Amino acid sequence: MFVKVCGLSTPESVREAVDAGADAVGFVLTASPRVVSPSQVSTLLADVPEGVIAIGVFRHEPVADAIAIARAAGLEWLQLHADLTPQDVTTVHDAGMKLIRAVTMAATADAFANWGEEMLLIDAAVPGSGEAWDYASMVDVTALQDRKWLLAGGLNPDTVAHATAASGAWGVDVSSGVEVSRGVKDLAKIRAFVKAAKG
Ligand SMILES: O=C(O)c1ccccc1NCC(=O)[C@H](O)[C@H](O)COP(=O)(O)O
Repeated sequence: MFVKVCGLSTPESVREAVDAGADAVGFVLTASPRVVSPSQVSTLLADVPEGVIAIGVFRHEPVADAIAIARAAGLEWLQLHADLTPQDVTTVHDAGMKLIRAVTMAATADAFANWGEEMLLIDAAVPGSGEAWDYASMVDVTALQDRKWLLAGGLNPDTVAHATAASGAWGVDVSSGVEVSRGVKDLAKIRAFVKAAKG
């Protein structure tokens, strides 16, 4: 099970996620209680070893702006929460970067199709809100079979195992469910989440 821990903003939380066995860490570079600056990300990357994917998270920014900001931060992966087109995926790849394309659970069938992105993220209506949804509604979506897709939205250490079993997700992404308050990560919850997700 691929595990991404998102919304990290301190060296301690990055180290905890990495040490617990997270496969990816996310840095929010858009308006959010979890926002970090590109220069903060550059510093935090010192605690991300090779083999762990570091991802810049954006919402509604033009794709070219997200690419420029991520590049300034030293990131090679983008997570874009926006109304994208297949051409946007090509734009990211032409920039030499990799993409997690985020859609909501209410997306149309076309949005679940494979546009060539490295991973698809299926999230609640409002990203980073901690809002859970009916994860089992994804289990019969044929476009997701054999795909690298991440489940997100309201997951926590107590729910993640059941949620992945119910949805058939390839991986998971969490932020609110490993926090003590909005934007403040709880190190013990990070560890517990990764352990529960990986079984
Ligand atoms: O975290 C935010 O505030 C945020 C703002 C704008 C775009 C994306 C954002 N976060 C993305 C994530 O943290 C995860 O991909 C996911 O939405 C986590 O959801 P949850 O575990 O429900 O907080």
